[in-house]
Amino acid sequence: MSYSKGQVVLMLSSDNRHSNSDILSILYRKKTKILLRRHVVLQWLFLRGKKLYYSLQRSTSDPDLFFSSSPTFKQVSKNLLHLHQMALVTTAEVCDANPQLIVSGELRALQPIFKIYGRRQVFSGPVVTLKVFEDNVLVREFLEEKGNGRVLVVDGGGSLRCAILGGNPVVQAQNNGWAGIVVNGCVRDVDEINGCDIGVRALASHPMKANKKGIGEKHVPITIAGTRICDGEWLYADTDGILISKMELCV
Ligand SMILES: O=C([O-])CC(=O)C(=O)O
Ligand SMILES: [Mg+2]
Repeated sequence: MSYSKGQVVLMLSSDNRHSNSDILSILYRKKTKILLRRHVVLQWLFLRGKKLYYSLQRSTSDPDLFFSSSPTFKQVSKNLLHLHQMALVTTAEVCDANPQLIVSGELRALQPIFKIYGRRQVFSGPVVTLKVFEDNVLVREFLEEKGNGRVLVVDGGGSLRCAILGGNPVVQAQNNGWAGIVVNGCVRDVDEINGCDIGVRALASHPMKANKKGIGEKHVPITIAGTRICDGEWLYADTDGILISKMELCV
């Protein structure tokens, strides 16, 4: 079998909404047999017949090093292939395909009050909830943990008086494998956040920092943007908006 670089480029560029890292995060979230560490990047991803193959490589800024080592190709399991296809469904398509879940309240859309930050415009994952007010100690604490593809949803009480999320914890979240962070409050260090391979939504940016008292509640039900959200529910975000689902969606 011969593989050319063009095949990969073709496949990835056929869907502009999804970067390598989006797909990586799906693989990452379902981790299992694929061990992804920091500095490991998805080098190849391509379909051959109905089978999806991938290879990983250590990231390096040295192009000679990057191309010199020969990659090992592995087949993505059927399970992951299914997930990969699922990730290509938009939030609008999810809504159209699930009217019964909308009626029952199992599928809810957040009111469109968030601005988009971070390099990943499309992200999803199981939700971790946090309630704080103008204090960011617990936000940082969460993002120091391994993310495993989760999404941190912070109810910051809608405060527009300081930033409860800054660049440092976002870099850490990216490196720890969080899929995204949604903040009912403000962020700062916007340029730094926009350079990070992670999805971030927030009401606005604010130059002032938050308190450091460590006050807040983890894993409690929160209500933001007119939507009640419980720990362990699923969040799906893209450029159309943000959905919360009681269960992981299978469209
Ligand atoms: O220091 C803070 O409170 C927020 C911040 O800018 C950062 O974490 O980068
Ligand atoms: Mg900062």
